[in-house]
Amino acid sequence: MTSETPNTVPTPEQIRRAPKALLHDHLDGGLRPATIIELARETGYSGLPESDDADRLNAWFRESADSGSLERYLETFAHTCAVMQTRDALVRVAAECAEDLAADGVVYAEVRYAPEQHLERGLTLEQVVEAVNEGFRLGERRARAAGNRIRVGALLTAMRHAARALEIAELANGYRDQGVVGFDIAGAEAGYPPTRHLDAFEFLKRENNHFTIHAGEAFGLPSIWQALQWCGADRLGHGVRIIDDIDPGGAAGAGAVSDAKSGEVRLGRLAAYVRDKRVPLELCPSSNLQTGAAASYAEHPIGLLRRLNFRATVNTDNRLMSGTSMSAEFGHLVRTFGYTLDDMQWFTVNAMKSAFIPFDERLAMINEVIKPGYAELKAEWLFHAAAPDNGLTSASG
Ligand SMILES: O=c1[nH]cnc2c1ncn2[C@@H]1O[C@H](CO)[C@@H](O)[C@H]1O
Ligand SMILES: [Zn+2]
Repeated sequence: MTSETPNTVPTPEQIRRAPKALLHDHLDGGLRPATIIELARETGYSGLPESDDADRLNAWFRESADSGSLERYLETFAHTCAVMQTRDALVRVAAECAEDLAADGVVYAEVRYAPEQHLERGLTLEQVVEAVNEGFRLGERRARAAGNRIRVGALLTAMRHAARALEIAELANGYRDQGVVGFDIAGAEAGYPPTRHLDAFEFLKRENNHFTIHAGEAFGLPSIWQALQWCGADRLGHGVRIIDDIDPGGAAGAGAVSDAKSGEVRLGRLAAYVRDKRVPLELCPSSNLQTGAAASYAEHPIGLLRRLNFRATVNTDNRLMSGTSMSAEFGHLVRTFGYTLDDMQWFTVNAMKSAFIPFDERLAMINEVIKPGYAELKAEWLFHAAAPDNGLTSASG
């Protein structure tokens, strides 16, 4: 029914106002360029490639991250981490993160960072976590004062090339009722399989705690398979390379599923498992274009994965390096695939279902915030004639 209403392909303004849920966003990948410059001055960091012009610094991050290689992409984080080494800097960056997401219409976000990367100036792991939590609470309050509601949970990341995963998993577990909702591993994927950190994942499973794993981004199916079947990940960070186990020209028979556009599509055992088990995929289209995991938005696997009803979600990964936001990501998808408000709601509900907060809270967020928000947007076309000129906006011209 709704697909026949005239206004279901959202405008940029509707995309921004639509309630959005974000599961994959790096705190150290989302700083405001002006904040980086100010923090570098305040803390005496002299290594910035552009130290007096926020626009040029912004452009530098985007261009440097555009290399087609995950390893080169990750090099840019040296500069953001360098200015996130004091309590005040962490509070500020976390608060601005929550405010920026809220201003973009994000109502729920899980934001990740690696505490071990913020110890250069003497902070302990606990002090890092407490500073970031304080910043998120501050940002939530400021967002509220500005008329936006957001709830932010932290994910603690361990770096996969290092050997601190168990320690970070224990840290995440210790703060699980104080703002930390789960655990993750990140960093270069090739050469650092998830099973290197099996002890951390086994610990979290024994504690009935939650974790996601960056897998299937720069490396393919073996990484996804290990993350799920050896490590027991609740979600896949990216997971986009699951496409390697899907044959779009597959013939009918075992593993065949029908796709409205391609006809019969054949899923391998792993892809079928991911779909059948509703394993959430934290897809990050713009980031994938930069690291070479996808060639263009049109060719991004999200189109097929959505049609096949995988548990796909839309995410930013690194707003600074990709010059993106949740609204920008949805904007690309709306333009590329013609997605409607119903599609946006589908991705958003998928994300909320896959969040690491308790079930009753996820359900309330879906029923009390997300669905009413989309219902309101979907009804806007009914009032189109009355909306733009109601006498309230004309004074500002
Ligand atoms: O897309 C990604 N794949 C793998 N690792 C990443 C990605 N984005 C960021 N990081 C890594 O995660 C650390 C903690 O936030 C960042 O410092 C960066 O090294
Ligand atoms: Zn990531």
